[in-house]
Amino acid sequence: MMASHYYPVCPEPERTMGIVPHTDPGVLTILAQDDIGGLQVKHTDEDGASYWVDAKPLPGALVINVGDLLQIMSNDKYKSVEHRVVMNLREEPRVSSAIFYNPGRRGDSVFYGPLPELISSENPPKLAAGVSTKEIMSSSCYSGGDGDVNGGDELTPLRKH
Ligand SMILES: O=C(O)CCC(=O)C(=O)O
Ligand SMILES: [Fe+2]
Repeated sequence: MMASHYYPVCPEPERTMGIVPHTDPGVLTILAQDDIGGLQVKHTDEDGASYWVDAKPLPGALVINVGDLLQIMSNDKYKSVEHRVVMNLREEPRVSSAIFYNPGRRGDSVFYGPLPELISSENPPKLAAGVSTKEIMSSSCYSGGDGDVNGGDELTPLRKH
């Protein structure tokens, strides 16, 4: 699926958000952004303190986001990082385009979990298996779920510990 975002010029950027904090629900997102900026990713220190870091636009560079489903399939190795878009004072609109590698809409008949090849006694499953595509995709803010709007870890219900 492809989506393009248009963020108009905003006279009071501190009073609103381009996109609220969320994680992408699918496998991977490939994002092209123009040179305006505004995308931020949440970084959490080893001591648990977290803060937002600008993903500064680089000419010709694509941003690759790991999604929730890849975090599940990789048994928590690759993290689906929370991100958001803030508005800024530049008097130019911002445009970004994203390609989402999402599972097909096959209802509840396909289930995901950590890949069996990755599981061993040294690497036990950290996330529950048997999650349906519907559950994954409906947790996203794109489908009417709240995404990570409340700042929570989207995968908490799946965690084994
Ligand atoms: O516009 C951006 O830079 C980010 C868009 C985004 O996070 C998304 O489409 O999921
Ligand atoms: Fe996103």
